[in-house]
Amino acid sequence: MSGAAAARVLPKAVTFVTGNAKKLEEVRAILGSSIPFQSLKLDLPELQGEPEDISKEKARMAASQVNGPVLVEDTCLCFNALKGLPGPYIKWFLEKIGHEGLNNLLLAYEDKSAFATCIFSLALGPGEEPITFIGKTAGKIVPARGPTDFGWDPVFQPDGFEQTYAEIPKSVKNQISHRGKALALVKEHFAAANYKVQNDGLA
Ligand SMILES: O=c1nc[nH]c2c1ncn2[C@H]1C[C@H](O)[C@@H](COP(=O)(O)OP(=O)(O)OP(=O)(O)O)O1
Ligand SMILES: [Mg+2]
Repeated sequence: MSGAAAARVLPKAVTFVTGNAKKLEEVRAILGSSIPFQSLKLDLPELQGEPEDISKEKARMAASQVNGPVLVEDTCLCFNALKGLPGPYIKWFLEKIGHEGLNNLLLAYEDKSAFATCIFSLALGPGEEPITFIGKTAGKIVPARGPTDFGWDPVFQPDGFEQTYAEIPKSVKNQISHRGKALALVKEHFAAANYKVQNDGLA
């Protein structure tokens, strides 16, 4: 044997599993054709725990359902004044109390700073230990401004911007966002790992 390790052969292209169409839209825009992937709309359980563990467990469940390589992500919105809450529970907070409620949570505090994290997990197959990729963007919570078609975008204003995520052009959000940063690491990993897909992924 000599030279670089042989590329790992995957039985099919990686499946990005999410129940969220807006996430998928961003992932498509950011990855372009850099990584061959397909997508599957599945509502995976909303787990509890530490964000990285949640993402990894999501990948394990997705890999066993898909029976192949999967990519999933879990997104958190963390308020510094609340020691990182709502964090992974932002989905329920948003659903129950909305943009105004999220602002009201911080009324008692001067510190409106927050950060968004996106933790991607790649599981190459069922029973395989997932690899994680974390992207983080700091900002602050503000009264809602801009289009309301994606989650908490209208109330998150990233540092260095006068606009909320919702007001910033998509292409710019994708360059500076929690998701964009995490996917840059995913891309690096794929470039280095040089996975090969059996039968061009048509299996
Ligand atoms: O860039 C974003 N800008 C604004 N809102 C966002 C963003 N990214 C996720 N979100 C929302 C969706 C959900 O309310 C919560 C994360 O929960 P999370 O479990 O990761 O997402 P989900 O359940 O909608 O989709 P999935 O099937 O991939 O789990 O934050
Ligand atoms: Mg979810």
